[in-house]
Amino acid sequence: MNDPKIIVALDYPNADSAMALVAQLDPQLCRLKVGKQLFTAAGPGLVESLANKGFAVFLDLKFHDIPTTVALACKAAANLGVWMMNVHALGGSSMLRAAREALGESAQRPLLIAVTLLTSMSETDMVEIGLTGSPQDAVLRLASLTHAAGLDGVVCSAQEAALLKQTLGQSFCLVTPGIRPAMAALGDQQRVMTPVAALAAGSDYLVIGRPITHAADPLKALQNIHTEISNEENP
Ligand SMILES: O=c1ccn([C@@H]2O[C@H](COP(=O)(O)O)[C@@H](O)[C@H]2O)c(=O)[nH]1
Repeated sequence: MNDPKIIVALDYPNADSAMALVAQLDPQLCRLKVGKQLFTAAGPGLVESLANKGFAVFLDLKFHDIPTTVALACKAAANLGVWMMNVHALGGSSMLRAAREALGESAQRPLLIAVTLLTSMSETDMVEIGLTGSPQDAVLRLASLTHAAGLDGVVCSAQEAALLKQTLGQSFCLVTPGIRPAMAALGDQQRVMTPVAALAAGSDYLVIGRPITHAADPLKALQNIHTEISNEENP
């Protein structure tokens, strides 16, 4: 498997528990995501060591600050050897452009994507923070801003994937959390899809955390999702 589509969210409280899972994984099988919990607990050294083991690492810190601060944070993240990193599209065009410019034009630069509307949010949550319209409207608006600023793609729900591919083109990368195999607990996710449906809708990469990391046998859970996807691709 040369281009693994599954990004396992390493949402663990410390390096030891994350590494216990990583020891069972192979860079050909999945990519890895390091988010706020693990990064805050274990630091940049862990990110570098995952990259040194050959894993494509998505550093999910969702930078959202003034343009200068975000640009400098992106440069620091790029120095860790990550494959992908993100900012929050709600930071606006100036911040998005500053982040993109900070990474330069080298072919080795990390991919830079922007979070649109968190997959844990529904239309009711949007009203609370003064966002009008449907989740699809908000995601399309923020993804269009991100596209115009020259970033590589967005984090969105798979429920918006078809619309975004149709509007912004096939090469605009869609990374979708809120992935739930049939019968899996939703937890705090609201805009969800199964792995097979998400790929069919146009997701490029599936971010999957608890359905794998909270499973009794995480490796088996990951393999089962792979099997489900392969059966769909090669019936
Ligand atoms: O809109 C977003 C942006 C990021 N996430 C992150 O993805 C994983 C999902 O984990 P699950 O356990 O599969 O729900 C998690 O690390 C989030 O921080 C997201 O869910 N939605």
